[in-house]
Amino acid sequence: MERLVIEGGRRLEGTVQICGAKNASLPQIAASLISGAPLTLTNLPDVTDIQAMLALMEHYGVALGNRTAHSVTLDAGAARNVEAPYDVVRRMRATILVLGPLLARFGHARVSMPGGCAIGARPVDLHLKALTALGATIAIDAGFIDASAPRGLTGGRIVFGTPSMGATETAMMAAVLARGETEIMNAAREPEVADLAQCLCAMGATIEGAGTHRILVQGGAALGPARHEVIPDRVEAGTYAIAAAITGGHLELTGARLEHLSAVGQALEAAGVQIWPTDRGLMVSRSGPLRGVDITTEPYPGIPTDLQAQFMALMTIAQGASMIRETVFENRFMHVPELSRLGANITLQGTSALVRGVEILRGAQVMATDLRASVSLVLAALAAEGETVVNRVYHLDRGYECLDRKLVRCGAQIRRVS
Ligand SMILES: CC(=O)N[C@H]1[C@@H](OP(=O)(O)OP(=O)(O)OC[C@H]2O[C@@H](n3ccc(=O)[nH]c3=O)[C@H](O)[C@@H]2O)O[C@H](CO)[C@@H](O)[C@@H]1O
Ligand SMILES: C=C(OP(=O)(O)O)C(=O)O
Repeated sequence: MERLVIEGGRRLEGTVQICGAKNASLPQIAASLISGAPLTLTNLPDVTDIQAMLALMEHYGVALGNRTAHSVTLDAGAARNVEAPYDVVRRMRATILVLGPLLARFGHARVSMPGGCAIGARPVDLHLKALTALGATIAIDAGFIDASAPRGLTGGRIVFGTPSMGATETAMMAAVLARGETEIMNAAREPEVADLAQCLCAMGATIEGAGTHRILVQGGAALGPARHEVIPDRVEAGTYAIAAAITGGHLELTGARLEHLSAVGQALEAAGVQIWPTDRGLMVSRSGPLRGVDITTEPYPGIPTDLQAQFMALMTIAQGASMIRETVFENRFMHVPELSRLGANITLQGTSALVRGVEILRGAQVMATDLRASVSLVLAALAAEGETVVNRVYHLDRGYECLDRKLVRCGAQIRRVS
């Protein structure tokens, strides 16, 4: 198993190219299943989650053409409606996103129920509720979701109790092939949802309001060949912004969009970090002291849960204290004991973590259980005195393209060893 050996204490300076968003790419790859015409996606990140999703598409008989590290043409003209097995779904929860497209296209779908994961139980009831509102019959049988609509889906009104990115994406993709209009209320407003809508519109769909609480989909449009460029990854950009901040460095993040990171930008500024847009993306710099800032994770446009662990790493060396509240997932503090191994002073109180800043972190062996927890350990290691070994690098490779190489180019000292 590979691990990263990080010698901390180096200030980062330079330029980091931000990749396409993993969490925008995954639903768009799944969306290829709703159409018999080819869909070309560009600006995909070269990360293992995308490779796994593309392998799943091949399992469904989707032909992958013109493949490069960052683009592919998905042709689902000869797609087969087979089962999504537990072994695949359990490893990557985003595979649940094939349920809506398969059901809408074939009138039936059988997908293994995803299990819980390191960050929480992550139920799929809202995905099922959305499909039921469009006329599907759903049964849970031997760990599988069996969804059927033999006469096709019909447009309807879907009202979500909680905004869910995944369930909003399921609803939009299914509604594109349903008869008539679908209204999605309390929809998730994340940029990845709006980007999926743009991709679906490029395919021929008619969708209004994506990126707001109310989305309208006119179903039944004829779909054709399409090409779409995936938006830049705001979580990757936020992670490198924190890398600059935690090392007292200066990084330009090319391709990053500050408008997708407003709440994070405000929290960073309150902590003493400068962040401003440039012609190529955004610049992040810190020269003065870091101050403790309280944050609460929220659905977009609030501070994303996917940056909570990284922000906590930053707060471990800030002056004063910081209260970090996690409101999206019930168990997303797996990084706390590992940050403590580096010398952080963190007290967990239910869904909040009180971080009292320390003068210095010291390198140690650490291990993480999920993608963002792992990267928070890398960030802390960059600021720590001495050597840190981050185990289970495969978590990082799920969502960060060349993380170690990008950091090394900006002055970090990191070795990948197996
Ligand atoms: C591939 C992808 O895009 N993953 C992102 C997506 O995950 P994902 O789409 O799974 O997350 P959701 O937005 O659906 O989850 C938001 C909240 O809704 C709850 N919920 C969700 C679905 C459901 O059927 N029932 C239910 O109760 C979840 O447990 C959670 O508390 O959004 C999360 C929240 O921004 C991010 O952390 C993930 O990185
Ligand atoms: C939690 C994440 O991804 P997923 O929803 O695929 O588990 C993430 O990207 O931080």
